[in-house]
Amino acid sequence: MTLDLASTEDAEPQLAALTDLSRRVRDLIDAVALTDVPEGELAAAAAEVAALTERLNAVRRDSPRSFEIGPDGAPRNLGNAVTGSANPHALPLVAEVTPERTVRAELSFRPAHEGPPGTVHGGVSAMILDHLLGHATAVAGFPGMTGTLTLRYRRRVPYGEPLVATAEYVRSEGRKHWSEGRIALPDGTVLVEASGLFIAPSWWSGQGPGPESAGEAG
Ligand SMILES: CCCCC/C=C\C/C=C\C/C=C\C/C=C\CCCC(=O)SCCNC(=O)CCNC(=O)[C@H](O)C(C)(C)COP(=O)(O)OP(=O)(O)OC[C@H]1O[C@@H](n2cnc3c(N)ncnc32)[C@H](O)[C@@H]1OP(=O)(O)O
Repeated sequence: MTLDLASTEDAEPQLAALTDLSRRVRDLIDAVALTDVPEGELAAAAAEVAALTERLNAVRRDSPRSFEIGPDGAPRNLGNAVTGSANPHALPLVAEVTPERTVRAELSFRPAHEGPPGTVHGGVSAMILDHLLGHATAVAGFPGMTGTLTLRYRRRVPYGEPLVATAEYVRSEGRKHWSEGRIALPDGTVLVEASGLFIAPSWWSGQGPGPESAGEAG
C-alpha cells in the first residue's frame, strides 16, 4: 500500500480535468447499460471508446491515486472505488462527519448498479456500507481494515432515488473495533443494515508480515 501524502497543488488543474472526465465516464457507463440503439451504432460507439482508451493509456500510472492531503489540508482519496471523484467506478460517495462523530452521506445509486430487476445489487450496497463503517471507525480514532462485514437486507434498495447512509463507531477490544451503519430512505425507513469489524493490521506496527507477502489489500 502506497500512502503518498505530499501536497499536490501543482497537479490540481490535471486532477480537476480528471474529475470531470470521470463524471462523464459515469454517464457513459449508464448510457451503455441503458442504450437500445441499433447494432451499427453500438459498433461505432465501441470503436470510439477503444480509441479513447488508447489515448488515455498514452501516459499510465501504476495504480490509482491513493490517500493524500489536498491543498485545503483535508485528506482525500481520489482513486478510491467508493469516494474517489477521479475514479469512474465510484458513486462518488461524499461523507460528512457529524459533531457526534457519526458519518453521514446522501447518495443515489445509478442504473449501472442493478442486480435484481429495478434493484441495486446487494454487493454494491455492501461496498458502500463497508466504506462508511470503516470511515466511522477511523474518525473514532481507530483506522483499520475490514475483518468481517455482516449485512441484513431488509428491503430492496432502489436506484435513481435519494437515500441516506449513516454509520457510527460502537466499541473496541484491543486492535479490533466495531461500527454499525445503514442505508435508509429519507424518511428513515431502513433498507440495509450492517455491522463491521475493523482491525488495525499487525503489520501497521511492524508486528507481522506486510501486504507485500500476502497480496496487497485496501
Ligand atoms: C483501509 C485503509 C485505511 C487507512 C485509514 C487512513 C485514514 C482513514 C481516513 C478515512 C478512511 C475512511 C474510510 C476507509 C476505511 C475503510 C473502508 C474500506 C476497508 C476495506 O475495504 S479493507 C479491504 C478488505 N479487507 C482486507 O483486505 C483485510 C485482509 N486481511 C488482513 O489484512 C488481515 O487478516 C487483518 C488485518 C484483518 C488481520 O490480520 P492481523 O495479522 O493484523 O491480525 P491477527 O491475525 O493477529 O488477529 C488479531 C485478532 O483479530 C482476529 N481476526 C483477524 N482477522 C479477523 C477477521 N477477518 N474476522 C474476525 N476476526 C479476525 C483474530 O482472531 C485476533 O483476535 P484475538 O486477538 O481475539 O485472538
